[in-house]
Amino acid sequence: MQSDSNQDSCVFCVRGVTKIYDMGEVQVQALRGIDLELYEHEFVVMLGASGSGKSTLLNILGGLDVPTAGSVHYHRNELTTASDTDRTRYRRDHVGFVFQFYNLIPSLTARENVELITEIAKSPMDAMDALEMVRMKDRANHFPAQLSGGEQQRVAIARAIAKNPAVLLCDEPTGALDVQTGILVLEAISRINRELGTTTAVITHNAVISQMADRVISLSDGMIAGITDNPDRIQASQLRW
Ligand SMILES: Nc1ncnc2c1ncn2[C@@H]1O[C@H](COP(=O)(O)OP(=O)(O)OP(=O)(O)O)[C@@H](O)[C@H]1O
Repeated sequence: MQSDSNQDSCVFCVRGVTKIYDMGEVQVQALRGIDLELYEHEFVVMLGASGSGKSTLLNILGGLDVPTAGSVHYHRNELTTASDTDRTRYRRDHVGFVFQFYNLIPSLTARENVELITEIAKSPMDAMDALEMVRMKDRANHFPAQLSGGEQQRVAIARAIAKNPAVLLCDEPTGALDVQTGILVLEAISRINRELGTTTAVITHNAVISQMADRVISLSDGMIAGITDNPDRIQASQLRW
């Protein structure tokens, strides 16, 4: 049974979540009854084969999508019954997203890409501090086309964390990168989790990355196949694949 202190530190509480995509003649059942808690400050990796439901679950946690049935609480707030406006506000105030592709604005420098967010956020960090977190401060005046894929991803991460989100959700953040570059990106994500205490979930196909997580959540065919604690979390710099 969960201790009270665990319940207090529970950031997400997911109960009985199903997701069916209705494609007219065909219905795709992406999630089939997910129960899950995510706790403050923890770093989880979500593993699973293609199509197992990882992105669907992450999008629901991030308020980008709603389940067909079940409940998702962010602290005491029920996301699934919230209005679109409240869900948008939740996303804007509390969630940073990182995707496989960086989607930086080509005509803006790294710093300006981050400032786009700091200008509209409630309690942002300084754009240069966000760039320093991902070790890109010295490239602040460079445009995306002048940066490598990994560097662009680190700027995208700076943009995601610049609003000081409580939660960072990363969907295949190293999917388009080689090993060395991927490790630099994972180091940046791990530093943010350690130094800012941001609850962090990273989706990956790469089981090696699970060695840097506090917990590993395995999905299979829309269900949780297992959750493993990892007491011997290692640094991203020690990963090899
Ligand atoms: N918008 C959508 N419309 C219809 N079906 C969808 C949609 N999004 C996802 N699906 C289906 O839901 C299932 C789960 O997809 P999801 O993207 O969550 O899996 P995933 O584990 O993240 O896969 P991958 O690792 O390939 O990104 C798949 O069968 C997928 O085809």
